[in-house]
Amino acid sequence: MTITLQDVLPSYFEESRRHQSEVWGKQLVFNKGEYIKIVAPSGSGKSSLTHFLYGMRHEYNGNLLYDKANLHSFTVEDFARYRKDHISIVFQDLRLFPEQTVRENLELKRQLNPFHPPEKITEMAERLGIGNKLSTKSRICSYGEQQRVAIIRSLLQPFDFLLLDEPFSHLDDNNSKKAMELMLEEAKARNAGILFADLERVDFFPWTRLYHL
Ligand SMILES: Nc1ncnc2c1ncn2[C@@H]1O[C@H](COP(=O)(O)OP(=O)(O)OP(=O)(O)O)[C@@H](O)[C@H]1O
Repeated sequence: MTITLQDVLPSYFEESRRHQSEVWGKQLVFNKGEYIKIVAPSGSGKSSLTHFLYGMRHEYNGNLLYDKANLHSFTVEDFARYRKDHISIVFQDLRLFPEQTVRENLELKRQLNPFHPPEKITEMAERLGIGNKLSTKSRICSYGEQQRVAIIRSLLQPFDFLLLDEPFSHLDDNNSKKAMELMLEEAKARNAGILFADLERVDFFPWTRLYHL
């Protein structure tokens, strides 16, 4: 799979933003297997870009393509198909079900399109230090714990691209590194690409391409 950006610019941005960015208003093709780091200071449009790439919002000029297909002409079913098999995401605002336990949140996702057996949930949760939270409602978990749940959830499905919007904002370095290692392993297992948007450079992400938004 490829993701192509052709002259993409949020419709609420001034035209001049094209000239200040290595992404907005540019022609870019991201390939499966690449690790793309987007350095995006607050307000530069990190969440806008991630939402456009996932097809959740469409207020932009220019075109975004999955393979050769233009997202402007996608139906709800087209997006559902890509999100099921090809694109996974960790939202900045996580979007867990607050009244469901951690395990329920993860198992619900796993069952939609199983890539891993149920035991993998326990294994991943233990690896990221939230094994003792599996029976806790997600709203009771700290934000850093919820962030790890959202990371694990993103890894329970097949994908060609993993989109990350500031996934470590509430994690210390040690926990961030553990989560990164797990994501890299899972990406490798699928020969998938990662698009990682964050406020600054993160040393432990082995990017192959780096862009300033
Ligand atoms: N639908 C919209 N209409 C108008 N302006 C918007 C819209 N969505 C976002 N913006 C503005 O665009 C800018 C970028 O927003 P966005 O949330 O994409 O930034 P961000 O880089 O993710 O910021 P942060 O790191 O602070 O979360 C902000 O100034 C925001 O107010």
